[in-house]
Amino acid sequence: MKNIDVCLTPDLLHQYELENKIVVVVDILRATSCMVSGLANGVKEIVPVATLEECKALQETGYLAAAERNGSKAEGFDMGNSPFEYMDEKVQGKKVAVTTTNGTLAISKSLKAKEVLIGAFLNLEAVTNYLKNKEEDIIVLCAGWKGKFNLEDTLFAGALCHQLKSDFQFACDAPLAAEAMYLTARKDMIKYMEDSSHAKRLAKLNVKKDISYCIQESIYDVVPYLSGKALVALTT
Ligand SMILES: O=C(O)[C@H](CS(=O)(=O)O)OP(=O)(O)O
Ligand SMILES: [Mg+2]
Repeated sequence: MKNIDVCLTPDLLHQYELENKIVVVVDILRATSCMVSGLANGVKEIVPVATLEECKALQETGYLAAAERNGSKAEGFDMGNSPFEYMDEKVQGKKVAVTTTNGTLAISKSLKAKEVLIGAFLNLEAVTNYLKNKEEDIIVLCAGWKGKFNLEDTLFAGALCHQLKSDFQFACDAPLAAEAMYLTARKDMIKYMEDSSHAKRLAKLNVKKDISYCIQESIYDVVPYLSGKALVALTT
């Protein structure tokens, strides 16, 4: 039977073989929620880059540039890292270059995979449907926070493992633990996440509404996937 595994932070990714696998990158707060929202709301393509310099270089060639460090918009860029910015009229039909503290770094470490997909609660069902009949093994890569474990990405990993458990076997205890966390948390996701370090960081930045938005399940049917250097939308 095919396997599904969870890598709890990009710093552990060296333990995983990516070749011939599908990697689902997740950064619930907030990079992958932004990517799903943007592509579902008319953004043409999104180019994720690891550094501010790469993002600036793309801005100079005409991309709208979204850049975030430590939760805030970096100086000199067009957008930060709030999903609401990705739904603004000004980004419709545009190409966006993006760099964030954790999410785009995780994507840049996944490039050896056969396919790289973007997951978020917002497109949970669409990602599930896309993966269900795949023959390849899956790795859910949690972007985490600065190399460390975080709650929100692990909860999504657990949700996806739960959805796929009749088609994929759990490769080790990480999917099992993530699923158990999700099954407890889903009764009241906001409350469960209240104590998370990221919820506290975002509350300080006055963007609490981003959390309530990002934990909504399956409101979009797009699956962003990496085609060359750009994320584009696959509609299920
Ligand atoms: O903008 C975000 O929500 C985070 C900021 S931080 O790393 O938690 O300070 O970035 P992301 O890359 O989306 O995790
Ligand atoms: Mg994050």
